[in-house]
Amino acid sequence: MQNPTIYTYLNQDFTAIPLFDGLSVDGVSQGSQADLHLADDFQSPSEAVFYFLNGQWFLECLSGMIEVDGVTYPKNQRVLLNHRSIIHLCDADGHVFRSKFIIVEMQSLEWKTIAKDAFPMDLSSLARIDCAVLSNQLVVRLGDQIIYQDLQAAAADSSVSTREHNDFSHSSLTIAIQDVTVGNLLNRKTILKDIQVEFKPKEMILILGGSGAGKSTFMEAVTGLVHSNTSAYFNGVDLLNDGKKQGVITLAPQSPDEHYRMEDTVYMNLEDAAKLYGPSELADNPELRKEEVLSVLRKLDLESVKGSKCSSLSGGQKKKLTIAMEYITRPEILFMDEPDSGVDGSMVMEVMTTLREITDEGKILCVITHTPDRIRHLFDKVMVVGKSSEGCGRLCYFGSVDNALTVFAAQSLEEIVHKISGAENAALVDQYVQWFDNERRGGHAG
Ligand SMILES: Nc1ncnc2c1ncn2[C@@H]1O[C@H](COP(=O)(O)OP(=O)(O)OP(=O)(O)O)[C@@H](O)[C@H]1O
Repeated sequence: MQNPTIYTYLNQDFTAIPLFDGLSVDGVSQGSQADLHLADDFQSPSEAVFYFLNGQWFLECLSGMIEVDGVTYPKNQRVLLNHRSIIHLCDADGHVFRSKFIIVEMQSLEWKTIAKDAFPMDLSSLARIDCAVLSNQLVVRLGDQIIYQDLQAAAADSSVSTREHNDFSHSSLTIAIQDVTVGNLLNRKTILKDIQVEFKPKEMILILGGSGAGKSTFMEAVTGLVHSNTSAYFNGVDLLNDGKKQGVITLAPQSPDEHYRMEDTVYMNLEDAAKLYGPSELADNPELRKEEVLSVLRKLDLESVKGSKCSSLSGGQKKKLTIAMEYITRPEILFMDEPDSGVDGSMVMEVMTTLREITDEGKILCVITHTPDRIRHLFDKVMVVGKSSEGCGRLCYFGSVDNALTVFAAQSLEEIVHKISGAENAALVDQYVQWFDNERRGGHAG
């Protein structure tokens, strides 16, 4: 076993420093295995180890407790990691010891040292993330310092780069959520239950529901950001477990701060997104990438601000850039969590119309918005989620927008939300859930 050396990126001296304060990675190499452990002078005895088995990554807790995607695992438990698992090391009582640790697209944990100039981008914007594995680079933030290590790519993994050859034009996205449950063994809470839907290309779908009904959780479950009992298939590809799903589905978060580097220009952010997350032809061909960035800037009407720092953009421009950051990676399915929040009226229409145009190119687009009525003509379908008397989000309706108004006897989509929101309406939600379930079994829904 080799001892990896972690170098600081910012101080230029390449001084070896430990990974996190108090946490180090040990013995990484053969057998694609990495041990995480806490230094002796720390109270918490948590230790965990990564394993790469049968093409999948696991994290096993050797002592103490670990929390992965909101679920706490005690000693000797092995957890299957998905591409964006969030890992916390806990102390022996399950209290979170370290903050975020995100693993993205792990390939192999064989270590090698690379020249600092080879590092592709400024990662200082990875705010609130302590450690990320980006493609084959491990990046760690320690206070203001960014440290990184190149991870040797696994021997040609054909599944990773195949997506640009797929033809998705006739496929649909089938989603089956058995449940999304968070918390530890003693205090578990089911947020969503029994949701089955099918989305087709060129469909723009609205997710409707009261505050806390589970709309964002739905998106996070389908994109693998929360641990759940979910299956999501698109064109025969298992989106939650298959390497081929890379880049097929994306989720744009509500907050732009989580999405791009505010102190860099619009152009730089987009170019990095294309290079790091786009198909290989964009990563490998700077000329093509430049053309693509310019074309996306035109499409989103951001050309005039391409040289501006993102922090100087208006609210609407920031939302457009959020869309552009996803769109440039050429996904087939885009999930957008409130792309219109904090944006004024005419700009909302502009943003949403652009999303409609993107949908018409053959994509599946799924949107959460709290002001759906003025743009309801843009949606093909609506999925209504309500909080049932059990206290978890359930599917009340999935189908056309016009039919939804009839089913809920409502004049507007906002009235539907009003009708199914709040504890006082939980019994009504139960009735809609039952009704929709019967419709589905009878083959009338969807
Ligand atoms: N990790 C978690 N631990 C405990 N509860 C959680 C967790 N994540 C979400 N919840 C709860 O699950 C419920 C659904 O949250 P979610 O954010 O999905 O709702 P939403 O419909 O998107 O709400 P809003 O419209 O207000 O954004 C909320 O009651 C929330 O507090």
